[in-house]
Amino acid sequence: MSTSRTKEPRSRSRRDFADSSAASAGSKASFSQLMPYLLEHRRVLSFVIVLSILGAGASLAQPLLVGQVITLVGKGDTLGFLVWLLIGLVVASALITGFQHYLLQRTGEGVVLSSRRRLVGRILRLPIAEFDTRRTGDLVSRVGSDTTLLRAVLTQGLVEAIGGSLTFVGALVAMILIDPVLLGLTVTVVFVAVVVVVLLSRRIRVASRKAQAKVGELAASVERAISSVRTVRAANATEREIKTVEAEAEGAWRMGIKVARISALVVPIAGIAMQIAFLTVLGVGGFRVADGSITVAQLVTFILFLFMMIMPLGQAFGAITSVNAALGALGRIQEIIALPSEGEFDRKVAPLAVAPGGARAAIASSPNALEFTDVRFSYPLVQLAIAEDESISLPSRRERADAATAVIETARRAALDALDAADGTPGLNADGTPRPTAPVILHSVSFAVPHGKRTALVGPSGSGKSTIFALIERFYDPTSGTISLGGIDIRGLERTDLRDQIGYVEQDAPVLAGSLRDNLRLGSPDATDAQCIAVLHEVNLTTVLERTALGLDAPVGEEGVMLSGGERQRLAIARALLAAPPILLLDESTSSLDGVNEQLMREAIDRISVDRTLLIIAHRLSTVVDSDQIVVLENGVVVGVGTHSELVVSTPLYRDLAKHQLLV
Ligand SMILES: Nc1ncnc2c1ncn2[C@@H]1O[C@H](COP(=O)(O)OP(=O)(O)OP(=O)(O)O)[C@@H](O)[C@H]1O
Repeated sequence: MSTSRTKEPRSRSRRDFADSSAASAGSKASFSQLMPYLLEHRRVLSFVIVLSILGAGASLAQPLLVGQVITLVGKGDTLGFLVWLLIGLVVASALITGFQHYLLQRTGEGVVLSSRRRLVGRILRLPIAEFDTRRTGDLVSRVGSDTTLLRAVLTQGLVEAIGGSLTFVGALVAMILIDPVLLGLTVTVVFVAVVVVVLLSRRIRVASRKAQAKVGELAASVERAISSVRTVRAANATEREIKTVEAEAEGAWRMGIKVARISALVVPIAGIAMQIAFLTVLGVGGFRVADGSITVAQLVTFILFLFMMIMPLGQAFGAITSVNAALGALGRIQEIIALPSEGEFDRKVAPLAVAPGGARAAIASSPNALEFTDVRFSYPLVQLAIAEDESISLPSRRERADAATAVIETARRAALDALDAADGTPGLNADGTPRPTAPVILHSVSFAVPHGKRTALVGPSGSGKSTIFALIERFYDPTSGTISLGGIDIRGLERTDLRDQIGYVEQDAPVLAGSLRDNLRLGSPDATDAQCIAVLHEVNLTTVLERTALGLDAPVGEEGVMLSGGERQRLAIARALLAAPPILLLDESTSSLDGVNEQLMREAIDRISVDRTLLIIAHRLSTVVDSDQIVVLENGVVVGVGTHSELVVSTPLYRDLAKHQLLV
């Protein structure tokens, strides 16, 4: 599928996206977007709030009791009961705090779990076009690291703030009753500090979001370097890759330092405010005791309440940092969750009536398993449209989903314009400027794949063969024209129903990390060991099975590195066969196979094409010379359809390919 020509637009689009992802670091999340996560735990959270109220009550009673103790000591009365009550209150508030802390941590973990579930559920259902433009590492980092930050909202944020504000208000009321003058002075100092911290908090939120975006970019670089480690090593590019990753790590470090710098201001501001307030109370309070306005016991009680008022304030200042970081991370999570899934996309953009009876019935009753009619296609310019469309950062979930759908539709229209442009009528915006255009990959492609026969697709690299498979699988929809399965437009079939009828063996690395059994059962989780072994035999893989004592449990390595190219391809075919699909799409590996492997592969293909519709992309004509039908593609145009002997006569391109491969 990939060639030097094919790779260029892909890598360019990835870079474009990296830029646009940095821009998307500016998207905001608000508390209202956090609510669904919190509401899931409303019962525990309500209980924690009750505990906070009890804790606040226990704390507030303590200074009052201390005041009483001082007064009684002054009078020379006995203290027994009061002291025990005081000790009881101290112990009770410690226990309440501990229990509350545990519950909050637990709930925090619950929030992380549900955000991960939502995010993974959404990522794996996104239209394939999204994966063309997003970086894997960045998505992984959203699932792994951004979600973790949400925990802080609960553990250091909201609920403590509720308990804290109760203590704050309680202390404030008690202080008004003791001495309003002293309180006035104290509140003025504290108010100035609060204003400064609130102003700083906005900057913390923006910086945190950017820091998380940098972590995402770093993860993407690491993922790139690790997933292509062999290529990198072979190209002697290890040191350069390390430097690239280090540069990304430094970027993340720099943003982290920026967050640290801003949040570092918060702590001393809170500390200074507390000290000034304390000194003011001591100084002015001393005078007020001297002139008889208040007693010593009242001054001590007032000072204790002052601590009680300032402590939650200090906590709140600290919480601002973590809550803002969490809201920054939530922005990145919501950005993905707001994207339409394949299903939502179908309902909005391609709402064809679902065919009754489903796909299997249709194939069985039709002479043609698949049919392309005047199919034109350009890859969607999603990344371009996203980068240009500012509405993508709209706040509410629904608006964002609509915006994302609109973006995809815009991209589709741009692709149509591109096709028009290819036909000589360029698409223009309302103001007369040309719309962005996408390269045209398929031009009016029409051909039929007869039921139960073997059809081959051949053509030079980049002519659009793999794209045809991607359209059959509905990874993308045609820009215009129709693809029908058993006579039904495939957009009228549920995607899962459509894909159940089709086995798809991709060109490269179609093996997943895990065991032979894991790989075989991917599409047929209920297959028995006997069925797995039978299908391995069918594709000439019995030797791999017998190589170790582990049998089906034998590991295949990351992306199947423990297998040869030919073995990987045959294992992928075995996996597809196990699901017994009526149609099999096989994108033959471009890697050259040795004589033995090629023979094994040819035998496997012969065996699996019995009683099945097989559409095969062939890079080696020797694989397909005996096909029932061969479709020849050149630059996205069908230039010939027929058997090998017909095409050698009728189609110059095919004749050249055949000559080149010494077949004529
Ligand atoms: N996801 C994508 N986004 C944008 N362009 C793409 C994408 N995939 C493929 N292309 C482009 O579509 C064209 C056709 O690619 P395709 O992979 O279908 O060719 P192919 O005939 O299968 O090539 P090969 O024989 O090398 O596998 C190429 O020019 C390629 O650059």
